[in-house]
Amino acid sequence: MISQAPSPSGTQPHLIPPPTPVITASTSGNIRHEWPAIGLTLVHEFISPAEEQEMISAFHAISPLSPADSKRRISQHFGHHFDYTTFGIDESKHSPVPAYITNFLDRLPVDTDGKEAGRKPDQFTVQYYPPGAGIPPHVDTHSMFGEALYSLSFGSGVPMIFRMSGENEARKLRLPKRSLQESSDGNVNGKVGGEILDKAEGVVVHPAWELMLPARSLLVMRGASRYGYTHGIRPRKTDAVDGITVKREGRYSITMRSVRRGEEIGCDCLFPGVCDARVRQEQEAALRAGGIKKAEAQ
Ligand SMILES: O=C(O)CCC(=O)C(=O)O
Ligand SMILES: [Fe+2]
Repeated sequence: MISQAPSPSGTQPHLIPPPTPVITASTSGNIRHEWPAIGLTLVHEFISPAEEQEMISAFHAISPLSPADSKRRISQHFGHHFDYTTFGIDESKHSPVPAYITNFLDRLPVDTDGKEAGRKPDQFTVQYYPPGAGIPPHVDTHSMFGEALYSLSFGSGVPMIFRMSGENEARKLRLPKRSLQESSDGNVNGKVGGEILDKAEGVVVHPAWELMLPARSLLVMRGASRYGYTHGIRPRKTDAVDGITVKREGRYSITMRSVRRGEEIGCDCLFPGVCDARVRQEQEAALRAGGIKKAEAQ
């Protein structure tokens, strides 16, 4: 079943609503909202309320909440750990993936064709956001992870802001150290930029908008939404949902990525401005050009 629906709500006055999604209902009853032009999918009720409760209990069995944690985002890492100094997987650092994650892996929508067909995530970051906490706008590293990025929300929902990256993000990525030293959770941090300078040909650009991620929903980012847009969550205590101010509750998410190995590492996306693989090529070319100039001067 395919139909066009009015834009989902949850908008802030300064942001435009998300573009209209294509809505499909799977046989298992999951409603899917899809934005094919930018490679974004939101699957509703991906997990059951019982699974949700199990995940919350399992998270706090490892990280009990203390009053000191009331403002801080807390992260737990499972699966392969990425080593940003060697740009490879540190095989000695692998944390067993809990059953509450492996139980739903077979239900994840994966590519059915192309070079990443059948590819499943093997790196998992479970995070708790206390009310008021957010995550700065960023583009997840391009070259090190497979194209599909997954984010499962539970505990409560939150609006995620998407913004076409521009000159600010491109500049940040080229600052010394930034290009090689991403944050420990695999992200390149960037400030929200206003300009839309990396408009790749043939890509539909929706400058800045936010999408409500309800509890138990699964977000899948591919294509432009993965490579060209920043995503982030505002640090705020309330959100406007359907024009009503709603208090934020604690939210949990599982970010899922697949780690690229050896020859797979790299990226040929349409967004070179915010592509770490392109930045490395630029730096290597600059080093080579510097070496040639030096040799010529001798
Ligand atoms: O909490 C989320 O849904 C997103 C987290 C995220 O963007 C990340 O870990 O890279
Ligand atoms: Fe991210």
